[in-house]
Amino acid sequence: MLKFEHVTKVYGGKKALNDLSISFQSGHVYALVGPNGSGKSTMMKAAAGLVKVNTGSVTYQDMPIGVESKKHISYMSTEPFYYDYMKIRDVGQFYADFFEDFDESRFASLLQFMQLTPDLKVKALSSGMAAKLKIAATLSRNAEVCMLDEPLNGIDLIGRDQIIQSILRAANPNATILISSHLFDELEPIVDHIVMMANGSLVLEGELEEIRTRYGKSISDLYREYFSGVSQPAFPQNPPVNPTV
Ligand SMILES: Nc1ncnc2c1ncn2[C@@H]1O[C@H](COP(=O)(O)OP(=O)(O)OP(=O)(O)O)[C@@H](O)[C@H]1O
Repeated sequence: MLKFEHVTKVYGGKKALNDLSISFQSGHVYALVGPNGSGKSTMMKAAAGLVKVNTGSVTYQDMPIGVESKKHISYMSTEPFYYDYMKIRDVGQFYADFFEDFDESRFASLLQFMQLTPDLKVKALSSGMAAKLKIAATLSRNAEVCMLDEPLNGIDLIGRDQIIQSILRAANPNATILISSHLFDELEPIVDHIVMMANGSLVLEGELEEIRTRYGKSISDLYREYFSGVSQPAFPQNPPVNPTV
């Protein structure tokens, strides 16, 4: 279980995470949604050990995030992180050298599925192709927790379908998968839990079907109502936040 307990992260006086408590269980796919700057990336970076929190704790299987947890947690950031001189096959080798759980045959098959050839140079890739490469590499780790930050960003419609299919193909049924996205409708077929954030805190989280039934609305409608400020959604009066999903 990946667990955040009363986690606060402050950047220059601004709270990116504000007393955040939540647990992520294995075998579930979580959609992280919320407006720009609501703390989704900071939460994932804290779990990946890339951001040190100010107060509270982040643990994986009761271990603090550190060298051991990094063996089990894969994270794809929004930033590009390959060297221009590399070819796609070098990216696979780079991952294989770094991560014991990297599955080279899965990488080859995801590349083929995404129509990326191993001898293409990273610097020659379009931004959408580079994004697919990042996703293929991240999904090729047999990690227990897989976190994808904005995997659908900047990808054309067919590419987004390929990515959704790749997540379905590659995902270990016992893994914990966290996916942040502003394109919730496209993620909806593969996620079973929703985590909605604002200002570094949870505003709504739980099982997708249960939330839809509870409010009688789609997640997109709840999101619009909450963040547009036009109408008052039901959930602020009836806070559903439950620290153990
Ligand atoms: N390295 C940093 N230095 C200073 N402030 C930061 C840094 N990283 C994030 N922040 C701030 O922390 C807050 C949360 O940012 P974060 O990137 O976690 O949000 P997000 O929900 O992922 O946003 P988006 O949907 O735009 O990706 C924002 O106010 C952001 O400006």
